[in-house]
Parts: sequence; structure tokens; C-alpha cells
Amino acid sequence: MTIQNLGTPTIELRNVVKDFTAGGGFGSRDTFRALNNISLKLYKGRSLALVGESGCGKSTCARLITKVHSPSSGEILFKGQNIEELKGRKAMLDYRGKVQMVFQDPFGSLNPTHTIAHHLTRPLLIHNRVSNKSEIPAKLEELLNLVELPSEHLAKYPHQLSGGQRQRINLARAIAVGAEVILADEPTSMLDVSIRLGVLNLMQEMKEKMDIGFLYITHDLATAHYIAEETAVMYRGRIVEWGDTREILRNPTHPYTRLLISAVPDPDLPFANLIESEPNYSVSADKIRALSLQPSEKVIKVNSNHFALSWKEEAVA
Ligand SMILES: Nc1ncnc2c1ncn2[C@@H]1O[C@H](COP(=O)(O)OP(=O)(O)OP(=O)(O)O)[C@@H](O)[C@H]1O
Repeated sequence: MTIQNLGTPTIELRNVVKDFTAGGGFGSRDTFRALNNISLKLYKGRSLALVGESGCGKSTCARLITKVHSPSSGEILFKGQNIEELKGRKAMLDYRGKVQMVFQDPFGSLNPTHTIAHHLTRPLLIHNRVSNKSEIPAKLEELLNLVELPSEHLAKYPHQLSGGQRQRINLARAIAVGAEVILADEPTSMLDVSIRLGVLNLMQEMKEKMDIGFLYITHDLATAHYIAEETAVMYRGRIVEWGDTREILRNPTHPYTRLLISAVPDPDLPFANLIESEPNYSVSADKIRALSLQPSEKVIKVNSNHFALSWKEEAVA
């Protein structure tokens, strides 16, 4: 499917800027620009990977989408409607049900004193996902089935499950409230390497079978190709390269993306085969970071769905 005929995005960010203000001494106030002119689109049944190192602004994007913060300027649209216009308890409950977050620490978002059944029953009731309480047991079984866990887990407590199983419960909870979009913030980075792929595969299935759209937030470009058709590479509050994930991996164009790829430690990763030329980037990482900071609004079109912000080439040479 080409990007042109995907319909209205479920979530769209248009030229979003986020400034944080910190109180300085003697009443002065410092402003820090965490997001600088961010535009992106998330479609149902597709994934967008938001990739970048710590502090680049990935989680701030998610916090703006979930209305924890408001943008300083720019717009965030849900199915074409500016989310700033969502007012009232019902509209907010509806939006919060449809736009769900899954966090890095699968234990942190579960209450150790409650069973898995309790964790899944509450959202079903709060978001009116069952018309009668008698429907709950079947619904709980269905949810566990969807995330490929045996129904015996319903009676267990979070500490009795593995990290991967707990993350599956968090995904089940998002399904329980009727999520159309899941903002998954480093969802596998605290899991053992051996079970990461299983969770990514489950997200892939949720995307394909339930038409859920994912914003997959990660510092690890190597995992983006598992579930994300598209990728946006962020550096210090800006998206420096974006478009088709395989195109970006095959032909990384912005020096910062090349730096990220050259930092992937494992040459045996399947995605390493996607890079046609060895990204033997001999310039220093500090130099690339410095040049990536130089403001540029000029966009290089690499192909129909692959773009990069321009940079001063002589600064890399
Ligand atoms: N509420 C806040 N007040 C002030 N600064 C903030 C606030 N939230 C985030 N920041 C700053 O904005 C920048 C981006 O933070 P953010 O958490 O979005 O980064 P990130 O890419 O998600 O990093 P990580 O992968 O470490 O979570 C950081 O420099 C952070 O210190």
C-alpha cells in the first residue's frame, strides 16, 4: 500500500513544538526546546518507529499525544480532530481508551497486590466494554488468548509472571479498553533478549489482526524493522530522517542515522544485511552530533517515501 492511500491518520502531529520552562535563579526562567517542529502520521494497522538516543524527545512526543502536556505550538490531531478540542469527561475517557501507552517497565504499570484478572476487569468496566458483568469471564479468557497466555494466569499476581508475560498483560489491558493506537515506549528494552522477539511478534499480530496502530519508541534502530513500516529518526528534538524503514536501513542518508547504524553492535542481526554498503563512518560521533544540531529546514527527498533534513556536508568531511 502506498503512503498516499492510507486515509486519514489516526494520530497526526503537525509542526509540534514543545518548550519546557525551568525556573532559574533570581526569578529568571530558562526555556528548553524539547521538540522542534515535529510532524508525523500514525495510521491504523501500521507502525511508526520513533528512534533516537536518550533525551532526544521520543517520550515527550508520547506524553503530548496522551495529553500529559500540551504543545507550545503546532497541532495534534486524532482522526482529523485537534485533541485540544476534546473537552469533558466522556470525550477524554473515549480518547484515553483509544490511545493507550505501554511502558518500558512491565512491572511498574501493574499493581502487585492485584491479580491479573483484576487488572483486566477494571478497564473493561471503566470503559464500558461489557454490557453485563456475566460477560466478564469469557472476555478475560479471550484477552489472554489474544496475547497468547494460558487462562490460568488470570488468578496469578504480577510477580508470578515473567517480564515478557507481564508485558503481554499490559498489551491485553490496552486491547481491553479498545485501543486503536498504542504508544509503546521501549516496550522490550527491560526484557531478556530471548523473549523480546516474542513480544515484538505479538505487537505485529495485533497490528495485522486488530488493525491497531503502533508508535514504537526505541533507541534501538535494529529492532525497528521487525514491526515498523516507517521510521522517524530523532536527534535533539528534531526528526532528521524519516520514511520507509527498509529504505532508511538500506540507504541511511543523514549522518546521524549512519552513526546510529554504525553503532549497532551485532553484525549478525538480520537487518545488517539490509545495509548495502558498510557504514564505515570514520568521522567522530561528537562531530556528527554537532553538525546534526545545526538548524536546517531544507529537506532532501531521497525517494518517494524517504526524506532527510539537509546538513552542511563540509562539516562531516
Ligand atoms: N517536564 C519536563 N520539564 C523539563 N524538561 C523536560 C521535561 N520532560 C522532558 N524534558 C526534557 O526534554 C528532553 C527530552 O526528554 P524525553 O524524555 O522526551 O527524551 P527521550 O528521548 O524519551 O529519552 P529516554 O529514552 O531517556 O526516555 C530531555 O532533555 C528532558 O530532560
